[in-house]
Amino acid sequence: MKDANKMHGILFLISRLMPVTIKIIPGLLSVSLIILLIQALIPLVQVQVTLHLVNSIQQLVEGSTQFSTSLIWLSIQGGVGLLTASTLMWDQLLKKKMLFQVSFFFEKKVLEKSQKLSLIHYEIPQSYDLLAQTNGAGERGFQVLSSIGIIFMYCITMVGYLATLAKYSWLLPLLIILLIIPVVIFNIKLGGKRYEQMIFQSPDSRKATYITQLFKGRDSIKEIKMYGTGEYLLNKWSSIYWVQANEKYSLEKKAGWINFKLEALGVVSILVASAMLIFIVSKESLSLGEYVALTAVITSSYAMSKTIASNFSRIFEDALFATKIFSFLDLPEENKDHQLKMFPEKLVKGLEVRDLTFNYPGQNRPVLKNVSFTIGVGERVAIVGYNGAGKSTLIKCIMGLYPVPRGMIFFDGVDINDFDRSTLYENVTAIFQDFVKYNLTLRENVAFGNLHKLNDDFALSEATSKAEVFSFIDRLDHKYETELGPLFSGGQDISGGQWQKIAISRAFLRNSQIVIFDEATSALDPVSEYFLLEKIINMTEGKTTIFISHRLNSCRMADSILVLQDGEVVESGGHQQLLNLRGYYADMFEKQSSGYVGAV
Ligand SMILES: Nc1ncnc2c1ncn2[C@@H]1O[C@H](COP(=O)(O)OP(=O)(O)OP(=O)(O)O)[C@@H](O)[C@H]1O
Repeated sequence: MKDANKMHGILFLISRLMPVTIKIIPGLLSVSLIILLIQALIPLVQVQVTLHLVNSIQQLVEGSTQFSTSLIWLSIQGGVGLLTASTLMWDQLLKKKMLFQVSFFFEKKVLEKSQKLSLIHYEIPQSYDLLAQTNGAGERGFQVLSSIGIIFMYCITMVGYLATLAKYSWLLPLLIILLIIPVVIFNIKLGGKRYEQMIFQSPDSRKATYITQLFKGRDSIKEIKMYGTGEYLLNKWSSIYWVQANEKYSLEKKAGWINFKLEALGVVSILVASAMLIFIVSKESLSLGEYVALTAVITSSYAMSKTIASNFSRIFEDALFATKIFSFLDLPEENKDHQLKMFPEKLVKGLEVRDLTFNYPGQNRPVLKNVSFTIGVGERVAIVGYNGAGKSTLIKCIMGLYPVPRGMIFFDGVDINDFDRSTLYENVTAIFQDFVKYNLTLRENVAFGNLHKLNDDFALSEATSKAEVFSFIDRLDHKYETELGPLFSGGQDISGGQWQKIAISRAFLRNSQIVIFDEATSALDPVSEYFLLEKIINMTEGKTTIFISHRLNSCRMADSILVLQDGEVVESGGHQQLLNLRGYYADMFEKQSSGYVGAV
């Protein structure tokens, strides 16, 4: 990335970050600014106090002043020391408080934004990288402001220092300014390089984190043990780790070497400045106090210039990092750009899919090709096809989870893009094969289907009994308050089929007009699946039901069946009709039936 672009990125960040921060923490920010100002002035006061203290001691030795004068200056020095300590404490406390508030604000924004993005963003690696880069970005954003504050504070002190030195010789401040410039430039470049490295390493870092999570996950460690893939994965992780560590080390080595040269330059400059000071002392007979104070000013100026430079470096690193948060927050949201309609309270015509063609981002080959069909209100439709035929993709398009161009999906003749998403999701519900097992209470697991019913035990019982899970709940000691899953203490894990039935009860609680079961019963044994599907179909009487199942026996219950093959609808009709057709469906059905017959 060019330096000009980086600079632009930082200015962009500051222009967005500042107003937000001022809005979130106006009071804390103002108090912090006052403390910064006090902190900036304290070193200037300290210089004067040191000067007077040393002079008073010299006068005491010469017998021209009282002991009490030195004591007064000593007490003032102590007071300034206490003031320094207390401003430092308040500065740190305020920063912590501001950090919590700013981080919370941005973390929350990222989580809120994640819900507003189309699911399609989660199908592409770039989005995952961006999402990963938002981790801690709020904190980094705050660090930018904090670094600006520190630079601002030190600059005020430096101006005071340089003005003090200029009173004795203009060459002294010039020398210090000449020293600061290369240190600042170097640190800015270093910050940029560290950032570029972080972005470059981001995909592999994510992979390394993913591998470590495989070792920490219950399901994955099971397979790692069984297949003995631990060593292979460990090696993969180690190689990523060391490639990245060596890259980082190499950058730090180069930086360290340049830093060393700058340090050497700094030492020489300090020596030159001190020599100039001794020269001035010899010429203009400065007091001992002035000499001591000016020496302190020169050494502190050098230390401060390094702090200013390192904060510039941090700003570059943190700001470029924090811009990611705005890149993420600026991602386009689901249909926000036009007036949206509410989903019909009661569908009349039903669903129409017209010439639907769909590609995943970055893929040339369409996964769905000219898919067309209609589903009337109350109809039960099964979608079948081999693995990878496009069934789940079709479902996600129908649900509005993937964006589709206008003119392809309609509910009661209204384009899907014209519906307010929340009302669409309320009315078109799916239970997926990879449903979520919330490691929370059973109550929450069921009520996540419809949070308004969280405390409505009657509704929860109705939903769970429809999903045939009620009797199992009855046996649990804490009933709906039982914590499910193995992740937290006291959690009770349950079987895959029980988890699946709980997920199905969520759909019953939701009471949508269109219910979709995407292999939602696959964890059940074939008999349970058949009976549960039969029950579901009876329970969902009057509702439009779509189900995907690889067990074709279940398709007998459907009013019609759509057969998908390589993204196209190749057959449609009733069970018997398709068997008579002796095409794909009949072939799949016969292979499955012969499997069962052979097994008997
Ligand atoms: N995120 C993605 N990016 C690119 N291609 C994808 C993505 N997800 C799925 N695909 C591809 O889209 C095609 C259809 O996948 P889909 O999951 O819809 O099939 P399916 O019929 O539901 O399969 P299954 O019966 O195995 O669940 C497959 O070829 C798959 O490889």
